This record gives sequence, C-alpha cells and structure tokens, in this order.
Amino acid sequence: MMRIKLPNSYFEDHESTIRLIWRETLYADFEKKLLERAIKRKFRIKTTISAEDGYLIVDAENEEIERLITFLIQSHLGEFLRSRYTKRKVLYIHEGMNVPLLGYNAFGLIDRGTNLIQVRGSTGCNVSCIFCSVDEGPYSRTRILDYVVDVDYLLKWFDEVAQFKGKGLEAHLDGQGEPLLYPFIVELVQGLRENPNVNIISMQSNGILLSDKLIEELAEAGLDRVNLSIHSLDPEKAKMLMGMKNYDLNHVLEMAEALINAGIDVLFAPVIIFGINDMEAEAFIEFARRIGAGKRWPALGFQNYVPYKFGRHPSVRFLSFKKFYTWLRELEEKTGMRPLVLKPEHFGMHKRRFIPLEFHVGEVVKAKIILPGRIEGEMLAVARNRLIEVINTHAKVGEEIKVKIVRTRHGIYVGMPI
Ligand SMILES: C[S@@+](CC[C@H](N)C(=O)[O-])C[C@H]1O[C@@H](n2cnc3c(N)ncnc32)[C@H](O)[C@@H]1O
Ligand code: SF4
Repeated sequence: MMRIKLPNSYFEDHESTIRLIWRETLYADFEKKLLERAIKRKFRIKTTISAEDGYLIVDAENEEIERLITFLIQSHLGEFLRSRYTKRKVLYIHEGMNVPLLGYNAFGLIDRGTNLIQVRGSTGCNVSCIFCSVDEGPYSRTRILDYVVDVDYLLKWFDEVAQFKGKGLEAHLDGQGEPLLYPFIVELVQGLRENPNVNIISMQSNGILLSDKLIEELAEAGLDRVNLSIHSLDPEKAKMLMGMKNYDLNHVLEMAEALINAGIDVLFAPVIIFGINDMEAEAFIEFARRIGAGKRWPALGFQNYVPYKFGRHPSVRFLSFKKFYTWLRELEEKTGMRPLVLKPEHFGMHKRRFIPLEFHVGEVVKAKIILPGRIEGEMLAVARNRLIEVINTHAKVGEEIKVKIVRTRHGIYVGMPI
C-alpha cells in the first residue's frame, strides 16, 4: 500500500474520481479508472486507487508507480483545474504562455495614473452579494471562466511597472472577485514587500477566508491594510446582502479585530443601500472605534451603491452622489468620526505619470486571440505586448484578427472585430 501526497495539496475520494485540492482554493478531478489503466499499461499490474486522510492510496508497493501517478497528476493539473468556490474552470496563466499582464481588468495590473497600482492575481468569489458590481460568485449568471496568474509571473510584471512608476507606490490587491481566493496571496504580499518602490500593501476583501493563521502569515509578509467589505452588523441582513445563507458575520468581525491585533490596519467599507443599511452607519462607526480600526488610514469608507452595467441590480433606490456626500457630512457632524468623506490624500495617493497607452480609440490593430474571455462573446487578444478584451466576437484561440479599439481608459483596452 502506498500513500502519496503532493506539495500544498490533499486528496479526497469522490467515488469514481480522485479530487486533488490544491492550495485550498483550487481543485482538479482525476478519473480513478484512467489512472489505474495507466499503471496497468506500464507495469502490467492491476491496482486500485482511492483517497484517505488527504493521501492518495495505491494498493501496490513500487516507487516507479508513485512517480508515474505524480507525473500524470502534475502534468494534467492545468487541464482539469477548477475553482472550489465558483466551480468554474480555471485558466492558469504562467510565463510560458506569454500573456501580457497589462490591458485587461480581470487579471494582471492596472495603472490609473497615480502612485497606486492595482494587482489582480485571480478572478472568482466565494459569495454572491446581491449588488455585486461584477456579478461575481457561485451564483453569477454571466461569468463562465476564472483565471489564476502564476505569482512569479505577476511579480515580474509588477517589478517592471514599479520601475517605471518610481518610489512610494501602494500595491493594492483587489479584483473582479475576492483576492483571498488567490492561491498565492501570502507569496504575493511577500514578493511585493521586497520591491524597493513599494511603500504600502493593501487589500480589498470580504474577509470570509481569513483565519488567525492566515492573518499571522499576511502580517509577517508585510500587508499594511485591509479594506474590509462588511455590509451589515445584523447577521441575517448580512447574509441577505452577501447572497450566502451560511455567511458567518461573527467570524468576519472577529477577524477584523485579529487583523488590528496583528498590526494590519482595517478600513471598513460597507456598501450603503438606502432604506436597507444606511441606518446602521452609526453602529459601524461605533464598532470601528471600539476595535481600534483606522490607525494609519481612515477607519470607514462608506460606499454608495451604484448599479453597474455588468453587475447585479437589487430593486432599490439609487441615491445621487451629491446626496450621498451630504449624508456623509451630516454623519461626520453627528458622530465626530472624521474623515468620512474620503479623498486620495487620506491614503497618500497622488497623480503619477501613466504607463503610455499603446493604442488610441478608433485605431485598427492586428491582434492574435490567445485566451477565452470571462463572458460569452468575449475573447482576449494580444498586440504590442498588451492584452485587449475583444467583445462581440466568435473568433477562436490562435486566430489573427483585425480589431478596432473602442476603449483605452486607464490602459484597459477593449476592441471589436472588424
Ligand atoms: C467588486 S469588490 C472586490 C473585492 C472583494 N470581493 C470585496 O467585496 O471587498 C470591490 C468593492 O466594491 C464594492 N462594491 C461591489 N458592488 C458594488 C456596487 N454595486 N456599488 C458600490 N460598491 C460596490 C464591494 O463591496 C467592495 O468593497
Ligand atoms: S462585492 Fe466582492 S464579495 Fe461581494 S460578490 Fe462581488 S466580488 Fe464577491
């Protein structure tokens, strides 16, 4: 009997398949029959494969068999990879694929002309907030695919961008999804910390996947702040807003305290939907005060609910930003909590030279389709070492097509086939 384990993984038995859980957030299913057949073909012996206590069990004793199984699993991992949370197929982006990490908003890097660089290692979310601006999570109706970027590759691109942008940068881990689903989150923070141009490392998160152990690791790696998305202090209302029956508000509140105790600052970032949770604003302020949030940065960053084109839209009233800011100023007066109207300077943010645009609107470029996109009719193409999101297309991976650039804002390129 052999017990096989692979680094950062464990195995589960699923009747006809063996499931490899890799780095907690990803999995791949392997047909037992196929693995057994491969052993039979090579070694002419009949074996049975199962999983127990996290190990893959083969009823044979032979190091060569162990090597074969390990090789088969590792070499097919990319093909079968799925997200444990969204259950969607995951495309693993690594250096060998030559995928530029500038140009697309779902993964890679985004430069919006300031000293803050958004760093996006993966897509996908573990909850489905009823207002989500990017229609994320297990109940998404539009997202059909997830991406995970190899951490060394992401850091390599970051280092190039950071060299161009200069000193005093903030690396902000956010995404079209939940950054804590990124399987290399600790390594990413560590790598960013090693960059001499990075001063601050912050993250935007729903906090659900935090644990005492992960917080300790993130603190040690050098994370400075978490903008924590908590939308209600009432457990039932919070479940409704997060679109998740087993959302454990208490756990997230405990983790907020644990972050602060570990020296990671917390900024609470509730999305305010008037008529639903605006009446909780003072309770949020009270809670933030009590646990000592906002040590180096503001403790609260209330966000006005905005109905986004590709997001989810609860049937609620949308308050104009003018009225929203008036509401915030009144709240400042009433509670003495300042600032609630947040400005870039509260975060040490300032304008910086943009990475020059590679295309201009209206330009027609020859681009090569290299990856499927996240929604139906969308593909990712590459030209001049940038990604372009091509919409309304039936083109296939490998094809070269002519694309008319329709959007270039903040170096995110959208094009249409012509
Ligand atoms: C898309 S989320 C991604 C990060 C992470 N999953 C989270 O929720 O913190 C980024 C931020 O946008 C907020 N947000 C999502 N949908 C929104 C909407 N329709 N209007 C305003 N803010 C929204 C989230 O609460 C979160 O603070
Ligand atoms: S707002 Fe954030 S936590 Fe909520 S579904 Fe969207 S990505 Fe996930």
